[in-house]
Amino acid sequence: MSYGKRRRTGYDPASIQEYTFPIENIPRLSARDPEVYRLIQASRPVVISDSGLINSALKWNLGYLQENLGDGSFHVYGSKDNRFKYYDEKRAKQCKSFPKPVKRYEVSFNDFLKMLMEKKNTRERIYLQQMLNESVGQEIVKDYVDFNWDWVGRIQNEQGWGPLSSNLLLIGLEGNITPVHYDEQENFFSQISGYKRCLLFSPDQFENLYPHPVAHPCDRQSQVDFSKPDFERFPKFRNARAMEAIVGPGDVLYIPMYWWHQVESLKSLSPIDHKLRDFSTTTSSGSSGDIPPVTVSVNFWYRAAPLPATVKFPISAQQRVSVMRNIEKLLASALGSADEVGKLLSTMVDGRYNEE
Ligand SMILES: O=C(O)CCC(=O)C(=O)O
Ligand SMILES: [Fe+2]
Repeated sequence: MSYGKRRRTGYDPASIQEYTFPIENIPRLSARDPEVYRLIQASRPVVISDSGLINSALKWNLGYLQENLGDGSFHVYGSKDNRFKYYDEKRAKQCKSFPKPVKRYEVSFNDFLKMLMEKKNTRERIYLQQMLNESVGQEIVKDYVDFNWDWVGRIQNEQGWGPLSSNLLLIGLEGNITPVHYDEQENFFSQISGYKRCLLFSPDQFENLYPHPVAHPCDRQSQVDFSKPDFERFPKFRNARAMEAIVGPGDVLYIPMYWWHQVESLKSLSPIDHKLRDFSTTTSSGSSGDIPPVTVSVNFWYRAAPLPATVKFPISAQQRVSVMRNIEKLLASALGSADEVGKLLSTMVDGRYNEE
């Protein structure tokens, strides 16, 4: 393991959990280094330290966001432990026996701040995850326009990616964990304040990470819990090997499409002052001193490049994941039920394709 080589210093190393798998560092490079563009081209993760992509957002502390985020509503998730496992609401409704891993709230930003203060002394942790939309105030619009669109747009063009689909704003308590999953989009994950540990696994580790079936509410999420891995159910998890980046304010991590990632909010050594507007008129208790330390990030999700006119064989690990997803979807639809997919696949393979 390479714990000695971490370069960031603003986080508490004691907030780094030990896991069972080996870890190597993701390269950390300047936007001026041509290697950045070679790595992106090769669908390899890289931290870009000085792209300036979200410099205009580095002032987004909770006080500034309270003033300027507008009066829209925000998705806030609640978890009984520190894990925030994503699930699909529609599929969860169809699947009655599914125990929801997190609670969902839809609240104003001020209510989110109140929740942060109130939950400080209770067991539930919270995590705001909201796409930026037209309800944000003028100052945020200005900051958004001032993002380094030249830089990110040039990469988008060079790579032939589709349009920007969304920017997710994430505000979470230190210690919150987004468990390991993959997304079907390219991601420039940008850190605004606080530190996050990002553990990435390449798409060729599909069998090591045991994702839920595609029709499951937790599609794209691994079934393995890193802090207590069940090696009996998931024996190939022993073969997993991670790449790691610790990102801090101003850093941008490129998370290639279909790359697995787990994101952990670390403890800051010097948490920032959020300069909250006086809260006494809106809550019975509270000032910014009662706000626990949080991390703030915003991502840039880009739609994939269209398939090339001629496919090169053997296909890439990403394309294999896409093929597997399509087969699972096709079978569910052909059989009229997602419950039949596993049985049919076993019938096709057992004693046939798994010969030595
Ligand atoms: O920051 C996090 O907690 C999760 C971010 C993530 O999974 C993403 O941007 O795709
Ligand atoms: Fe993600």
